[in-house]
Parts: sequence; C-alpha cells; structure tokens
Amino acid sequence: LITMKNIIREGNPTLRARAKALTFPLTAEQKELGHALMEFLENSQDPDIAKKYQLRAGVGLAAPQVDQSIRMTAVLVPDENDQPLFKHILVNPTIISESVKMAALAEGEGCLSVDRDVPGYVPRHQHITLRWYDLEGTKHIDKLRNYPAIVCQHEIDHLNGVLFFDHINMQKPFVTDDNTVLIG
Ligand SMILES: O=C(O)C[C@@H](Cc1ccccc1)[C@H](O)SCc1ccccc1
Ligand code: NI
Repeated sequence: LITMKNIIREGNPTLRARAKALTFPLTAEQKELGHALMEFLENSQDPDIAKKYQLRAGVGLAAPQVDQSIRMTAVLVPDENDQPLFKHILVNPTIISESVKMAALAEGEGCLSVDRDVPGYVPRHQHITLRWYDLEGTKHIDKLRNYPAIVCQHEIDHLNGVLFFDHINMQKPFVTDDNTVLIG
C-alpha cells in the first residue's frame, strides 16, 4: 500500500532524473508497482480511505515519485460526476503530437512531491496525442484535451525530471487571449 511516506519530495535527486524506458515483458514487480500506483490514486480519491491513511488527493502518480526511476505512471482523472474520465497505467508514454494552443488550470497546479504552494499558471498544450503501452505491452494511442491532457503532461514531466513550477514564468504571465484557455 503506497502512502505519503513512500512519496519522495523536492530535493530528492530521483525527481530530477530522466527515468528509464521499460522493456516487455514487464517483471512481476514492475506490474505490481503499476497496480500500486493506481491503487494509491483510487485510495486518495476515496474520502474515507484518504482520511484513514492521511493521503493527499491525486489524479496522477509517476513511478519516480516513489523513488522508482522508470517510465511508468498511473493517471485517474475523474469527471464532474466522479466517473473515471481517463484511468490508465501508462508505460513508456510519449506525446506524439501537441497543439499550438496552450491551456492552464485556472487554480494553478500542485504536486504530491512538492510540499509548498507555488502560485502561477502552468502553460500546457490544450490538445495532445498520447502513445502509451499497457502492462501487457499493447500499444495505445489516445487524443486528449483539457484536464486529462494537462494531467498526462504533468505526469510525463515527472518521467523527464521536470516539475510543474519549471513552467511558471512570472515575467510572462499566461494570459487568456485567442491562443490560450483557462480550465476549471
Ligand atoms: O504530483 C502529482 O503528479 C500528482 C498531481 C497531479 C496533477 C496534475 C495536473 C495538475 C495538478 C496536479 C496531484 O494530483 S496534485 C493534487 C490534485 C488533486 C486533484 C486535482 C488536482 C490536483
Ligand atoms: Ni507531480
């Protein structure tokens, strides 16, 4: 069971490393890790379990955040009715195309590995085409936009040693004109 004590924080070099690509077939341990990452997200979004284990809510959790520098992340993005909008364990995810148009969460971003609030809009691509492999090695290609696209960009950043505040530019604040949108 992954809890907050398993999640490494800012300052741990693993968060700034480029994670290693996985080869198939995955080992049993790698598959177990994938399921454990998803289980954390499910637990963190359940008020009773989150309270019991003191979990911060999460819509994504990347393997480097539990000190495993491999290219695997779980994402569990709920819709407004708390139904899963995009729920997958992504292995070797790659953004194969991205829109010129940018978007940002209106409330900014946070991170389970960052124990401080960092204000500011985090500019992300509004639309992405994501290529990823599931735990069995089957290839998937998904076109995402808005919230699920933002979450996947935040998680793939973790596989490349990038943290959300690296994208915040206080000198050039993100403005909503025809080329940008705010979400949420
Ligand atoms: O640290 C993480 O990677 C998990 C983040 C993912 C995230 C994605 C996009 C924008 C912000 C954060 C956590 O989910 S942060 C907590 C959270 C929970 C619900 C909704 C938004 C953010
Ligand atoms: Ni994060």
